[in-house]
Amino acid sequence: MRMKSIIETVASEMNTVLSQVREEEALLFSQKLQSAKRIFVTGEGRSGLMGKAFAMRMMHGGFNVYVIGETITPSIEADDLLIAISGSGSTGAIYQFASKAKEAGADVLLVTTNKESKIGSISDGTLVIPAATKYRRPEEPETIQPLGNQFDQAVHLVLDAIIIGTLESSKDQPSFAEMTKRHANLE
Ligand SMILES: O=C([C@H](O)CO)[C@H](O)[C@H](O)COP(=O)(O)O
Repeated sequence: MRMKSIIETVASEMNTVLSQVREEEALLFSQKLQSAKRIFVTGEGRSGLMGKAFAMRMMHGGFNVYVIGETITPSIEADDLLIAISGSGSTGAIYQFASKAKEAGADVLLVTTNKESKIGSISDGTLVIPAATKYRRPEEPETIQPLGNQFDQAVHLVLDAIIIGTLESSKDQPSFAEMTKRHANLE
């Protein structure tokens, strides 16, 4: 089995995708995180899993953050921020959530490969991850990986990097010990 070469190709694909993420979009994303009253995160399937990982680390960082679909998630309001993660930018449920969030007066930021997508067209900003999705549009990069792996992996790494940058620039930057203390102790 050629496992080593697969691992190296996945790492190389990530390097290519990550190097094309625009710094100004990442900075805007970070500013929006800092100015939002509360942060809500949504995404279907693996995009949603990346969203949950992001929300957890934001909670450790001291942010007021919720995941859409959880029973304790409250209603969204003006001054709140919805982070929608959708590789295609066209998933129906995420479009509905983004529309309703806009109606409630919240800001919507889309993490996607496609700025011109349906969800992109109603969002207040986009963070473009120029990766392959399950739709294999002609403009998407080559990949050896199935469906939207390349997008999901890149989202995870880019959002983790944005959290680090956001916490570093915060005047109340939490220590490693403070972040660890917030981690669930019933596990
Ligand atoms: O779970 C997914 C699929 O496995 C592709 O990797 C997607 O994240 C899910 O289908 C949602 O699609 P997008 O909204 O286009 O991210």
